[in-house]
Amino acid sequence: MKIYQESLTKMKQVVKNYTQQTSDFTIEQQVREIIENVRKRQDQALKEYELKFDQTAIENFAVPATEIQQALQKISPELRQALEHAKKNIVSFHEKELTSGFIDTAVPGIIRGQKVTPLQRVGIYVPGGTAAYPSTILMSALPAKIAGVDQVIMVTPPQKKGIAPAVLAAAAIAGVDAVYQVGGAQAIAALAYGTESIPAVNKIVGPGNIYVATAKKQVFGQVAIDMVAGPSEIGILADDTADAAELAADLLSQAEHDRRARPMLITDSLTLAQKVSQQVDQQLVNLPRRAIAQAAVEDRGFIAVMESVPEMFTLMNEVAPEHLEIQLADPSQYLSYIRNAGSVFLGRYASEPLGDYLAGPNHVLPTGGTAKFSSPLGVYDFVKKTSFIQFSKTALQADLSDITELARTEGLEAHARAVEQRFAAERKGK
Ligand SMILES: NC(=O)c1ccc[n+]([C@@H]2O[C@H](COP(=O)([O-])OP(=O)(O)OC[C@H]3O[C@@H](n4cnc5c(N)ncnc54)[C@H](O)[C@@H]3O)[C@@H](O)[C@H]2O)c1
Ligand SMILES: N[C@H](CO)Cc1c[nH]c[nH+]1
Ligand SMILES: [Zn+2]
Repeated sequence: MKIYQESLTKMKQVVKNYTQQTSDFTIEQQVREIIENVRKRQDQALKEYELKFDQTAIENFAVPATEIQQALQKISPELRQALEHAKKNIVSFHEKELTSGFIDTAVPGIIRGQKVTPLQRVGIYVPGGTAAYPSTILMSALPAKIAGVDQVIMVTPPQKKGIAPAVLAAAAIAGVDAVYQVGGAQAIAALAYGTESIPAVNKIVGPGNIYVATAKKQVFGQVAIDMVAGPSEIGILADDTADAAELAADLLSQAEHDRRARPMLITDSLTLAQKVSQQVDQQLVNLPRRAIAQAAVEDRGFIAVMESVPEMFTLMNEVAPEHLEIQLADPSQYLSYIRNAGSVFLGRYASEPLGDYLAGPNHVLPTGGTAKFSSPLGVYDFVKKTSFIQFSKTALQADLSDITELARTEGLEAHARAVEQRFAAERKGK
């Protein structure tokens, strides 16, 4: 892995360049064409793209409900147990995110409130290009179910031998209402605009590769999206007390997702940096997804050696990584130093894959620096809020002059008159 030993100012520039690599003009153009074609030619365009990108001829996009239920019988008892265990932890964590509305009656004659309503139909994207992601189905669908969404539909790339039973079983366990075999930017376009086979949704959530993440950005406005959850990232902050082999293993756990994944280590120890770099090379050798992981490590990974722990945090806050591991002595004391990260893993035993699968917090997280303004996927992504007001006549009268003053300042006479109209009878009577 490339080791930098530069000033904080120089490193901030390096990090900025890395983040800018995420947006790729050619991919943006290609995705725009795909979306436009699907919008105009619907299922026919989807079929052509599936043949081109996934080498699969699709007759029916919808997976029959019986096939989804039967998948539960096809998976091993061990996998069923692991999925149920993950579900239990995801549900118990996400139930804490439920919010209700409120009603404020503090001022006599005035009722002000906010009601929380689940979205009607959402689409979850489940990646399936280079790996199958049953865990992502649980992470995306269960919060939607907890929020009370009427219909949760799922899209995932088709597979030559059919969608894996593990994927369909996870969909059954999570209570997904319909599964469609279509992937990439074309699947996002279908969910945004609807086709003959696939209904349009109110919101699209879930992670995916650069084509999926770019498509989500482009359809935003037509539908809501959760965030930009693109190629995986791990940022580790570590000092001499950390174990180099463990750090390398954690870096590779995210590197193996995608050639565009980003493994990053920031430390104050050159010795640790060198040991981790050697460990990464050693551990790559027998990794089944070596080619992918190696490309991510070489093209997009880095180790930065900084002067001090505060400098390490300053730089990591610039990176705003999807996952942040704190492998420093007494890690929890540093929670307040973190400004930008999708999910934080404190200490030696909070290895990143624990969060991917079982701890309970969501693994659908912002990438590419977007943790500066986005949050993990949560129950709050599947609801919307509506405010309401009710005023008595006396309460409105008390506010009348301020309302009309503001309306006339804005040159909006009809606004002022609408409110004054409530007192027209009295004025006539006078
Ligand atoms: N940020 C998160 O929360 C999170 C969570 C899980 C996974 N991930 C990421 O999800 C991604 C999964 O990627 P994946 O590729 O395995 O699956 P994917 O389903 O995201 O993408 C596969 C699809 O991409 C399309 N595609 C591939 N090459 C293309 C090309 N040249 N032109 C146009 N379209 C093309 C195809 O339609 C294919 O079906 C990884 O980047 C992983 O890191 C992120
Ligand atoms: N690390 C991924 C998020 O970037 C989530 C995941 C699913 N399966 C394994 N990992
Ligand atoms: Zn992962």
